[in-house]
Amino acid sequence: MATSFSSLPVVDVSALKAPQLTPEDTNALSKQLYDVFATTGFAYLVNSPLTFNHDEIFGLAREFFSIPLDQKMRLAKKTFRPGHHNTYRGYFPTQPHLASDNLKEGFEIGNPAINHAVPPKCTKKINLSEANVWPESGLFEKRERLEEMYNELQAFASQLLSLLAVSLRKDADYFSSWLDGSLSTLRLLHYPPVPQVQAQQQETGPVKLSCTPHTDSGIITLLHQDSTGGLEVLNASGEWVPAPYIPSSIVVNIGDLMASVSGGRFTATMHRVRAPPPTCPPSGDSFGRFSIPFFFEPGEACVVSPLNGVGESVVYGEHVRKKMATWVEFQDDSGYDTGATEDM
Ligand SMILES: O=C(O)CCC(=O)C(=O)O
Ligand SMILES: [Fe+2]
Repeated sequence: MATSFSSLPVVDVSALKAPQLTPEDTNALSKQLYDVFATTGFAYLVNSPLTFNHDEIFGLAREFFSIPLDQKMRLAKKTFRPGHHNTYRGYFPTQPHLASDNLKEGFEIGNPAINHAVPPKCTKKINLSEANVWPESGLFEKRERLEEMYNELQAFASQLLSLLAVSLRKDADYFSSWLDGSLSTLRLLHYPPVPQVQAQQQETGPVKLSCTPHTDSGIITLLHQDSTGGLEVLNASGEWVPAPYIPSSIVVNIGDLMASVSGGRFTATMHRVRAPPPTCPPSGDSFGRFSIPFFFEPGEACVVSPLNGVGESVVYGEHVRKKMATWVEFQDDSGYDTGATEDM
């Protein structure tokens, strides 16, 4: 159960840099993770084993979003460019008409090892296992590095998943089979600054948001956020608790799936993002805010069952399609709520 926390805990994961975790470190870290995920559902991780730092990953995001819009739109998902083949991976533009409180553009990649020239037949409107799409050469030089970051985040999240298994009194590899055909997503997000007029309304009117309140769907999310601020997490008293920038940290939170598998011992906590002001402190940057969530997810066909045997098993692909029907990026295109199918 989430508690009435007033700030997010910090967990030092430097032990994960060692080639092999000692039994003492395994016990200490799994206990710490259990405690934070059972109370806040959110924490900052520091001293991670990742080889890249904030400057590198945000520099990469800035480079991507600086590509001219017409070129980014060449990577747009089918929802936004009906002639395109990519339905799940690729670019989505801001949609001010559909969702003024969800103002963000994004670029998403899945497992870089999926590399089929011709996509396998998929009878759903959204093909969760399709290959990534990339900008033309010369526009973005960081493809390889972004793929490496994906692989590192997947490996880091897998280490955390083993610790969660231990914390739930299972073997370290208890959840390993979930990761066959893992659908994890690395998402670059850019929240443009909110125009002056709307920012002024923020002083008096309702809070102006760039990302509406939600929980994440998967196992865990690893989030890199820049120094703009704006992320807020809902505590058990219904208060929005700020999750400000901490240098070199990664925010981690539990997704719906893991909360349900744990039989409610872990909590998938609601969160939202305030719209960035016209000029973002402290750098005075007028580009807005960047954040880079990594959604750590099982394979599409993975059958996930609650550990305590209470509650229903779910096939992950169905779970995620159901959730997708609530996302503004996909509107009714998940092929779930309408039951619609389409050859691709
Ligand atoms: O941008 C952020 O800080 C959070 C983004 C988020 O919660 C999400 O994409 O699920
Ligand atoms: Fe989220």
